[in-house]
Amino acid sequence: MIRLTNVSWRRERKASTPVLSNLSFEVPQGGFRWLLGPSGAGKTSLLSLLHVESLPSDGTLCLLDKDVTAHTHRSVLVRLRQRIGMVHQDFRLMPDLSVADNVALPMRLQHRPEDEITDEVQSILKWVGLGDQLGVRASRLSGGEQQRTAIARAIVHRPGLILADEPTNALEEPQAHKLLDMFSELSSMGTTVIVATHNEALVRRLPRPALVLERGRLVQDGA
Ligand SMILES: Nc1ncnc2c1ncn2[C@@H]1O[C@H](COP(=O)(O)OP(=O)(O)OP(=O)(O)O)[C@@H](O)[C@H]1O
Repeated sequence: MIRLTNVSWRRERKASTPVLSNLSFEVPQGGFRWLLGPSGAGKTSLLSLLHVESLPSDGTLCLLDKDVTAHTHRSVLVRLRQRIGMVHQDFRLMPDLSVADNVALPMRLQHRPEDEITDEVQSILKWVGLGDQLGVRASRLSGGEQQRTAIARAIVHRPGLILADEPTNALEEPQAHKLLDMFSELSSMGTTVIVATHNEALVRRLPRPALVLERGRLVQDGA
């Protein structure tokens, strides 16, 4: 589950205006939330906080039953981040690694056995339609293929929380719909899923509660 209580976040400690102001909301384990709001509202910043890439400047954040504060030990944050799958807007693949090695990374970080990694990576890449591109270097992929690789990497290790920033903007419509079906299925199996998007057609297709941000403030809390 996710619980934020009066969380604010400043890009720099001395910055006068916070990027995120006084956010309070809760998402139960297995909940699905859209994250909506105009460009610049703070969606990516909120996802970075939930991915513990940055820490709250004020307030309390609880993720997957762990409290995260400015004093939380780095090793705890690293382990927590390993339990979260993130699809970044810019994919963030390792360009010199193959598709399969990119997708294997989260499982390798968890020291899972190599035969299990091979099986899972093959099956997830087949699922996203990249089963015949396992050995291709990520730098040679199209935008849509990079996005599908990033999605496979975010879910291969069955994380408790999946965060996705505009995960369908490089996908064809049938693939976008397939991804939505999968996110919906993962949430019904107990994974918490948060998806930031501007794509209204997508939101209409999967009506779920929305967290709506405007200028760093929550104007709808998804309850
Ligand atoms: N690297 C940066 N340095 C300084 N300010 C930034 C930086 N990145 C974003 N911002 C500012 O932080 C605020 C929140 O940006 P954020 O990217 O979180 O919004 P967003 O809702 O995800 O926008 P979009 O929908 O366009 O991706 C905006 O005012 C933005 O201009």
